[in-house]
Amino acid sequence: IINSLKILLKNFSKEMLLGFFFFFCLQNCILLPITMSGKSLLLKVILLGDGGVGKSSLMNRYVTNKFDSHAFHTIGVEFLNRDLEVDGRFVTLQIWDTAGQERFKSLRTPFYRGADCCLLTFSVDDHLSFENLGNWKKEFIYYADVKEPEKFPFVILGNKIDKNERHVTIEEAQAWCVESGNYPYFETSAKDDMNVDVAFEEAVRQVLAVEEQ
Ligand SMILES: Nc1nc2c(ncn2[C@@H]2O[C@H](COP(=O)(O)OP(=O)(O)OP(=O)(O)O)[C@@H](O)[C@H]2O)c(=O)[nH]1
Ligand SMILES: [Mg+2]
Repeated sequence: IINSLKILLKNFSKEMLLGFFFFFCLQNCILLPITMSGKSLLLKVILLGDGGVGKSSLMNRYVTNKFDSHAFHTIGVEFLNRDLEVDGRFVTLQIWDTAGQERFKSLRTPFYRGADCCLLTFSVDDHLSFENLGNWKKEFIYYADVKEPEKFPFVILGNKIDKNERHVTIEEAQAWCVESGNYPYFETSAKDDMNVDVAFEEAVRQVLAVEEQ
């Protein structure tokens, strides 16, 4: 074997060795980084908020573009995936929709761990759901075991803006977001498909920004 290898090496011309060297550089320094950057990133985002604020409706609007005006309360958790491109990055967004009703607390909290972003949701026609945002944030930080809560990306959604009756003003909601950590705030309607895409895209941007830091 050694003799055959010696013969083979003797027969290799300089040009062939140079060719191999260039092929190696092309493969590892140029092609590999390009294919790696095109690889899709899996991000887990979680929707939290009181029962009935429209978390499942937002997820279904975003992933399936459908709205059900007689949606049932969620029991435990459900998730759906959607692929998207944000600022040139390919991302698979794994959206975890949780049950907001208190009686399902023990079924939803085990799924908080590993979330990259948390979407705290309330309904603009329900002031109590807005007042509860702080409790949802605390519950998430505790059960997800977030090490640096001040750096964690939260996005706040005020849903059901299509409704005529409003009990939370935009100023009130924005003030809470600024005070609580300068969180991005979006007013959405799962029913009329308003601001749903931009809200989820912002969640991705927030995660990518933290990742870059
Ligand atoms: N008008 C209006 N109704 C909405 C909107 N989003 C959801 N709803 C309705 O509000 C009700 C509750 O919506 P869900 O999406 O089930 O609420 P949820 O937050 O998932 O509730 P839980 O699963 O119990 O935590 C349903 O009857 C929906 O049709 C919206 O943007 N506008
Ligand atoms: Mg639900």
